[in-house]
Amino acid sequence: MTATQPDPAAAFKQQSAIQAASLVQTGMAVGLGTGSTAKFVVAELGRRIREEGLRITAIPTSIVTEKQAREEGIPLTTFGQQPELDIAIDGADEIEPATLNLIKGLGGALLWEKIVAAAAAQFVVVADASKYVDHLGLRCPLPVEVIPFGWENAARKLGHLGAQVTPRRMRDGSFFLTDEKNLILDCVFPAIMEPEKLSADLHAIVGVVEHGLFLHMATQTITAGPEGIRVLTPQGGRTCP
Ligand SMILES: O=C(CO)[C@H](O)[C@H](O)COP(=O)(O)O
Repeated sequence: MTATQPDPAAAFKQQSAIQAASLVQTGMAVGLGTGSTAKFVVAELGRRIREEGLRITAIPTSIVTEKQAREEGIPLTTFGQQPELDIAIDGADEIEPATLNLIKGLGGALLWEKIVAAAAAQFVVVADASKYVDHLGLRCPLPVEVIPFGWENAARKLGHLGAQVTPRRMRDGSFFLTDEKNLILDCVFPAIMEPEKLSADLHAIVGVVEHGLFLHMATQTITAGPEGIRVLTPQGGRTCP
């Protein structure tokens, strides 16, 4: 979404973000997500620090979010000082409501996002209601982060798994680089019916650092749309750290 194109879902993103930010309490260590919805979360936490005296520490999931958090006056910490987080709040590109499995990473921050989500006791996902899908892979490609060396071979192996693979590029044609200076391969799979198997297959490819399937990690999703705010929790609870 460019500055000249207003985001029609912005108000819904903000509603879900504000609701999620209300879960944060003084003393908590908080993971800060990346993307246009997470941006509203960071802004709301900044407001609560300034206006309500909220006291937290936070770990951002990208350099962009780190910059915003500093501008908002949110005290930052590291995993060296704070190995576990009380809560992480982040956006998503797809949400499968039956499982709360997600695709993340269209913003390119999936690696740090997954590390932060895995360290958090609560992983709360915020989004507008357009992010729901019946099955993962229906709405957007699956981003796969690979190291630059030999990326072509990783791409071929992803192709053997059934993906149409496109290396992500900047407008000028150069490769998009993540905060870890890796590449993102956007992989269009037919509907992903066996995400656990696909996750294992992806991790088995040498050169793949991480992928955007966030399986059994969300402890809650908060979405907003024309019908209001919807909060979902996983049936049977969370099964991953
Ligand atoms: O995974 C992400 C970034 O890597 C974002 O959380 C995801 O792309 C959703 O972004 P937005 O809130 O802008 O729709």
